[in-house]
Amino acid sequence: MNIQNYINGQFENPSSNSWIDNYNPSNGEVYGQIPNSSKEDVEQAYKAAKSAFPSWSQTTLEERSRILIKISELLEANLDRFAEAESKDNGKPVSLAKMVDIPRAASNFRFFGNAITQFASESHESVGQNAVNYTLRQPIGVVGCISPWNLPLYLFTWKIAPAIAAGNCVVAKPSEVTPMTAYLLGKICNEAGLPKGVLNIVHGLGTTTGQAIVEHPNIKAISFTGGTATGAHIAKVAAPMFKKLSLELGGKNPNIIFADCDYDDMLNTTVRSSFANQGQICLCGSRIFVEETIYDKFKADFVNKVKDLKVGHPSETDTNIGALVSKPHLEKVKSYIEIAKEEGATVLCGGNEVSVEGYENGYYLQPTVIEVKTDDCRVNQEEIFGPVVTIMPFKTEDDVLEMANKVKYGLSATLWTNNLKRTMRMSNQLQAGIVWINTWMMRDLRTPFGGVKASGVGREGGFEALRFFTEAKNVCIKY
Ligand SMILES: NC(=O)c1ccc[n+]([C@@H]2O[C@H](COP(=O)([O-])OP(=O)(O)OC[C@H]3O[C@@H](n4cnc5c(N)ncnc54)[C@H](O)[C@@H]3O)[C@@H](O)[C@H]2O)c1
Ligand SMILES: O=C/C=C/C=C(\O)C(=O)O
Repeated sequence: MNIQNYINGQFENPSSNSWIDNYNPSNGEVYGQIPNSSKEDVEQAYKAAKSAFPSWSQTTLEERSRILIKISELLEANLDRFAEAESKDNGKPVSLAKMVDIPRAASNFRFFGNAITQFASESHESVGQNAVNYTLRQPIGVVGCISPWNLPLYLFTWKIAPAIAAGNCVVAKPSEVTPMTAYLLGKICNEAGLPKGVLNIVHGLGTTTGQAIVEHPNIKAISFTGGTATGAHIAKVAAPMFKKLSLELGGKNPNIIFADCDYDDMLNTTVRSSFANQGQICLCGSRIFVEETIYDKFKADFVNKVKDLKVGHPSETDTNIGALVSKPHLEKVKSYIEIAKEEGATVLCGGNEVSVEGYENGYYLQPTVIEVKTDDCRVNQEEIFGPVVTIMPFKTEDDVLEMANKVKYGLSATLWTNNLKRTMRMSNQLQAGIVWINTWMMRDLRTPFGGVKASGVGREGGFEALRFFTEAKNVCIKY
């Protein structure tokens, strides 16, 4: 199935008529083509967005809210179709797409449809000077949204929904590896009555299409989620043009387990935080540190549970682990398992590709647990972004805190303990934008979301996102 760009409410072929193959990770076959869009296509999208802006930015908040909520309802009404498309494009179990990806994409629109009606700005009375200041929060104009392949529609809409809720018009690019649900979203936007040009979706490679969005002199803000190296490149291009930037980048998150935790809850959640979505979530706890008194027990129990996970075709209902997203990504993840062995670590389970009957060319890998001797090794320092976790014991709170913080990343951290004082001490000191205590990936869309250090700058979520997608203008009136 071929997909097209969505520009000015219309579906269009790329102007150069150049196309890219779209792969189905579950069987390794090409199942469609996507536009290999050029600078000209981005310019078309920009022009459509620019013409839509005067009217959209003046559309009442109630009307914007109504349209966003309508999009949300249409996504829910098409849940199965979207979940199947997401699973086919990405390799994730269809059950996961039905439970997480598509419902969350719908929630993103509903949440920001509601949030914009509650968004308010400040006023400051300059006491004794006969003056009052009020702050406007005006939409920026045309903004760019660029998203990755791991949670395709979920992360795409996490940017688009606040951008349009705040009155901007958007030029957006989903990952070229997983473009399908973004394409389907265009149809839903038309059905929901989103005015043409408010959202424009241009498909293509990062280095050409994505680059053209970032370089565009009149696209004034870029919201990007993806790899740290790409984020650094985007910052370099965008900074001299003084664009607003929100960068959600990689992670190498610690999962810290103390002996006093609720063991069964911790064990079940740790299996999820390690391998959900084939471990391809930036929030996955890929470095597991276990207090030494329960290390041997944990190691045995965890490995047993991981061995029970079923690697299989994404459409099978009993599949726990689907296919990795692409052949190059599979090769990258496998290369880290080799690196671990070279570094003297022990593969406790997994480590090999899986041949799924009938789908022998799919990109399947066993969930892999590696026991490392030290936190200084490459597998503990570099982002793998696949179904691979490491485990190692620790002695004291100070030791584990030091190791947890000794990576270049700082996205999230998970802590398992029932000790209140330790919880408070450690959550204050962990270098991360998000800390979960006795849970993982529990999301409240009002909370700030993002990382520190090489995990990015800026925060998404709630009013933080609406502030990002608006410019503050202070008006001072003397009376
Ligand atoms: N912090 C978060 O919230 C978060 C969430 C999901 C994924 N990630 C990170 O994303 C990475 C995996 O995703 P990926 O491989 O798709 O990342 P990526 O950086 O390769 O690509 C992300 C997006 O950027 C585009 N892109 C690439 N080069 C570009 C350029 N020069 N200019 C503009 N756009 C460009 C791509 O086409 C894609 O749409 C991992 O590192 C993961 O940690 C972070
Ligand atoms: O892979 C990264 C996951 C990002 C998740 C979110 O942005 C979110 O839950 O809002």
